Amino acid sequence: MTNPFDRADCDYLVLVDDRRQHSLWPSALDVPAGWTVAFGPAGRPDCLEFTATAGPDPRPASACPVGHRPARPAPVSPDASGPQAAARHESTRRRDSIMTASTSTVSAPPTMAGHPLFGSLMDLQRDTLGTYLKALRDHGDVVRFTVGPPGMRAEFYGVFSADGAQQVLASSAQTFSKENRFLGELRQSFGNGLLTSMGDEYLRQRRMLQSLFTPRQVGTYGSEITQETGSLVERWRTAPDATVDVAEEMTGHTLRTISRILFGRKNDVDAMVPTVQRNFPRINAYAVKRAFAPVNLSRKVPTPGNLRAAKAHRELYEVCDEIISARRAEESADPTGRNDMLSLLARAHDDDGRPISAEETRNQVLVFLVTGHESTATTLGLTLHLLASHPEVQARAHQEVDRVLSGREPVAEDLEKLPYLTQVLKETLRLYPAAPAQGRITTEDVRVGSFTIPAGADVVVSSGVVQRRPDIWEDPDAFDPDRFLPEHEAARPRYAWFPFGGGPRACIGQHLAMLNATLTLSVLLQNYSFTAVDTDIPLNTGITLRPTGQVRCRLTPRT
Ligand code: HEM
Repeated sequence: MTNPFDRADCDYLVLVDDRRQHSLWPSALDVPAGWTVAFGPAGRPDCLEFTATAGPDPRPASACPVGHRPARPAPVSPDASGPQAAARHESTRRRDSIMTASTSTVSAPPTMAGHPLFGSLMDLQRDTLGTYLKALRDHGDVVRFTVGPPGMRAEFYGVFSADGAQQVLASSAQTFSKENRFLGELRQSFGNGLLTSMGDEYLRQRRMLQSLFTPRQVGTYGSEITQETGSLVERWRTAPDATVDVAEEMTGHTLRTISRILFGRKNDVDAMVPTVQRNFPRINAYAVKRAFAPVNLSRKVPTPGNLRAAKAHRELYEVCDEIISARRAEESADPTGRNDMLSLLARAHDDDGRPISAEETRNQVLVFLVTGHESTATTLGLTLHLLASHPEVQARAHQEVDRVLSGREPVAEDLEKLPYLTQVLKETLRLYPAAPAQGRITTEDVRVGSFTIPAGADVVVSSGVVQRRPDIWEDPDAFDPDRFLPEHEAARPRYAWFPFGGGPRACIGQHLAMLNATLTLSVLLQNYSFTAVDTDIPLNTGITLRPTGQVRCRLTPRT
């Protein structure tokens, strides 16, 4: 059996001790006394990058738990010799090669040619990802964009190489802050939860919440997912013309699934789902509009738009707060031992032993609803569409599901026995990453490749672009799950594929997303074959990537 300290395929934590030293620890093992979690769970490379970039734990020594030396084997220091050290040195070497690239040729990045008055505004509004891909083709890895008319013109920089993405998200994460205008708007709408918090407050939250998202914890939600999918299968038996819009169906399905995982109780799920369906699209559209408007009035000014948005926020908060206060009262009177995330949050404490306040619980619940449902829905809907359009891939997926499961219900432990389904999902996430671009702001002048980006500049890194680079991906627009055979994956740069982001702010929900997607897909494939009805699927690729029209498939029940 492989030593858990050496496995590359499992998740790790970065632990910090009372001397503020960082160390790697497999997330499957209990955290030893005297150590607390500073980062993770995340892949080994991300943890190594975190240790390389975060420096010593930022908390004052007095705030660090003082304990005995670990009773278990001491966590593996990233400074130790051996594979950890080799990987870290590789990460540092790559960063150095980027940061010190050819001093003599450092220059300002080329500017994307756009409309003489409006720059790239209209192109980006029409097709964001297409405009980035054109910029890569015409100008290369780092490109300056101008947006808007003179006098109100804004600019930002696109970073489109795998090494550049690694630098922005991971190895130089401290130089690329997440604190941009869009984040500020999201914070005003959904509170200061894990998605939007910064600095020490962010680390406190991530440490407190990470245990909710370990593969082991997430695995306990398998039956919630398969039960919801079972209900969907039954409902589809009476679909008119045996045809369903898989994009719409998956949005409803993932919202119900994530709500069940969050709230546990049917009554609460039934109250929350329609409230979210009614109000989230309004709140999202409002936040996006404000984030990209040249100027904004305060949210408090009673304009019709502000009043409509305030009503949507109020409705959402009220239902959420009612559920949370009932659950907190119940858990404090007599802890139930229930496993849904809300009950776990009601019993959770931070490093200093403080319970989570009702307001913070609401913030986290809203963050998980915002981030958790639409992204997984887009991935599942487009996977079904791709399978429906590629019968030979669908046949292989059917064969795997039939062979591994022999008709029984899938469970979390089956994931590693379904490698072809994982390859199919990874290939969908390559072609259609649900969060195709991440925004950051430079905190100082910074060199990326042979270009300098000035301090205070908006920077966008895009998995949607890197994942279609022809120099990394042969025939990049073709759907081919075999690209993710292990030998092919190993030959590519680390940030050739990063649909879940990377570095210290990588997606905390990636195991949950993959579990939800794999189990849902398995049950659907056990029951149906899919044929594409709509072949041309228009996409919005602005902030999130999602279909803008119907994605219909015809269902053929499998006997
Ligand atoms: C296919 C599905 C998903 C995709 C493609 C996705 C993608 C991403 C990406 C790219 C980021 C990084 C954003 C950045 O660096 O600015 C992120 C962050 C995040 N995701 Fe996901 N996500 C998915 C599912 C989920 C789920 C199911 C949850 C939880 C229920 C979740 C919760 C979060 C949270 C809380 C963050 C912020 C993490 C932090 O800043 O520490 N995501 N996600």
